[in-house]
Amino acid sequence: MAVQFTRIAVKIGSNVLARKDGTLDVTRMSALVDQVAELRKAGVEVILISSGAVASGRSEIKPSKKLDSVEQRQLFSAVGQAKLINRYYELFREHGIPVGQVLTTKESFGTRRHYLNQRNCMMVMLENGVIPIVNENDTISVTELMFTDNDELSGMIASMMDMQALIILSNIDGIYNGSPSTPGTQVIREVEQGKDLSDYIQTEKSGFGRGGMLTKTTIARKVADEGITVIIANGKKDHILVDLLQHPAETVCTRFIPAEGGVSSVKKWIAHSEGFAKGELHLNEQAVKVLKGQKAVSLLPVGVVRIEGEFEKDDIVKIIDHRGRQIGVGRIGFDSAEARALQGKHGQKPMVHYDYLYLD
Ligand SMILES: Nc1ncnc2c1ncn2[C@@H]1O[C@H](COP(=O)(O)OP(=O)(O)O)[C@@H](O)[C@H]1O
Ligand SMILES: N[C@@H](CCC(=O)OP(=O)(O)O)C(=O)O
Repeated sequence: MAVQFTRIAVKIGSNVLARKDGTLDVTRMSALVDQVAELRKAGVEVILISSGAVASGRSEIKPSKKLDSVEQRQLFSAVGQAKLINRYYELFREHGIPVGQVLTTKESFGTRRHYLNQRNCMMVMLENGVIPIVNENDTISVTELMFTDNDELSGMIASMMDMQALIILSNIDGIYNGSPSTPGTQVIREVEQGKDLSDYIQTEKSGFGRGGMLTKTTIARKVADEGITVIIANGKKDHILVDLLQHPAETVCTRFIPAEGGVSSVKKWIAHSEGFAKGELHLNEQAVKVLKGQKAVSLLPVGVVRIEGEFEKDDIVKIIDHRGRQIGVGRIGFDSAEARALQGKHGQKPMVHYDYLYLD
């Protein structure tokens, strides 16, 4: 079988795995596992990011008293994740493929050390023929430091693991150019770089999902900007995964065209680290112009007019333009006291070296 990619991350959304009544759709799961097995035989390396813990736990437990949303998530995911991974384990075993569970939190991407640790863990799994099945550790990750949803998590994994493509499977054929339920709207087949889709996206979400199409689009754009093809497709359709790789032109989906040229591993980490930013560097207009120019340059203290927040050397900071808009993130070379002492000065070492600077 000739396939378009040989290293892919596949995100399976809650709605793909849950039936209308919230129970786990094992038939669908089994069909997807068969397809992954087929791709593996064709030499494709796969990482799965699978939702469905909360959805599959919900039908198992009837809480004895009314629970708030955090308690519900913790209880259902604790029970549901065990059930989910057990199903995957059994289904993949029929194909003789070992799988391993990776439960992560947003914090585990916060420092470079933690990031590389996770990367190594998944590398060693792949090298040994084990398919990593990743999900957020919903039981222990509560509120502020949660992933928006598993779309965000899948973007971070695809980027961290240098995948060629990220396939986001939902319960819809792709992004429609209007409300999907309105007659006459169609799936947008290709999204070029820089195309704004916000007018098309409705805030509605499907039954069991968390983030909706808006987060999918934001994540897809960011990941495609790092040189990775992102595909949004319907995981409920038979044979979809194999079709996407074998017959890309004929298979309905939304495809984000990747940027050309690779992005370094450090820059990829920084690109997804905005949530951990400890401070802000506000720039003058000239500095913004230089940074946005064709040449790769570092951010020098002379272009910084204001510094917000307290941070240590090597923390992540947001880069803010002269109009107050965030234009990127970077790893700072000084702590906040040193940085304040240097701001506006000529002839100093970079505040953010080019290698650690990610501009939107
Ligand atoms: N323009 C659009 N095109 C496609 N889907 C859209 C659009 N706007 C909103 N949506 C909604 O986004 C939903 C998919 O997102 P989500 O509920 O997060 O699914 P998942 O659980 O698979 O991550 C669709 O079922 C649809 O209701
Ligand atoms: N980690 C959760 C998934 C939450 C989530 O964001 O799901 P999805 O809407 O598929 O992106 C679970 O396994 O239930």
